[in-house]
Amino acid sequence: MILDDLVVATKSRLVKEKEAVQVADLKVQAEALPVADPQDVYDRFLASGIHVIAEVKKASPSKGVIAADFPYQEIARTYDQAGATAISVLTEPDYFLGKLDYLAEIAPAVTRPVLRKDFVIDPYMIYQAKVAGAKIILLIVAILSPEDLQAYLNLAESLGLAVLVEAHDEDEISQALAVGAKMIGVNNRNLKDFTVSFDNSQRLFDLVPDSVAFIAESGVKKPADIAHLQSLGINGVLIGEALMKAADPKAFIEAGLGELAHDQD
Ligand SMILES: O=P(O)(O)OC[C@@H](O)[C@@H](O)c1c[nH]c2ccccc12
Repeated sequence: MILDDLVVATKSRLVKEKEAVQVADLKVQAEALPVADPQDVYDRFLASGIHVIAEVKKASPSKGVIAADFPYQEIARTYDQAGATAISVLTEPDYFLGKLDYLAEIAPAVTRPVLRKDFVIDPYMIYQAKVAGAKIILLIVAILSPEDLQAYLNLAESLGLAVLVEAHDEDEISQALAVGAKMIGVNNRNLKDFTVSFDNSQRLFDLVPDSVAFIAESGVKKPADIAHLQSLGINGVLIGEALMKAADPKAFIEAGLGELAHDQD
């Protein structure tokens, strides 16, 4: 399955990167930076209403190149102005054509916390995220042992990074809760066959306590989908492709958030 391929690719990339970088220096650099309380990020998502994590993504394994023209900073600024609660930046190079440099350039140019979207399998990647200016990282339950999941979550939070823990089924939700995840994402895209269904979010939502932010990831095609997901009671949605392809991403986000205001009337 695709996740296995991604882990293999990430491992070989790390070997090369670590030859070029002094990992000990990176750690010192990361630890010298100011430490925010990650709870502040969690609280933003727990605040009433629906929250959008808008994703900067050039390509994906399921869709190939999404944005041939890729003015990443401008895209991120548009998301920022449209009222996204956080901005996700793909940094995985082989399958998503991402770069950590994109994140490093976007982070100082926006007001919202930036999420490093990658396949974190080594503490080195967490230090890198911190130094690049990320405020949130993704940890995927399916590719980590319970021990590593716990260790990486603790490490990230000790550096002041919030953690979005991605889970796919009941068992992974339990694992996420067991390590103390405060923000859980459920991917609506099945990574075995790439089919998308909101049923997964709907089914798993009930297993997550109210004090933990619940994010539905992938497959949002139109603003009305945001309203639908919101009606399930979830806290946030992570949207990539539809925003990258939208003629007017600002209007897309505003319409999604606006339908909320309308629903609440
Ligand atoms: O482009 P979409 O269907 O809106 O999906 C965004 C996001 O959820 C997706 O990119 C994603 C979800 N989990 C991931 C893990 C790694 C890489 C990417 C992802």
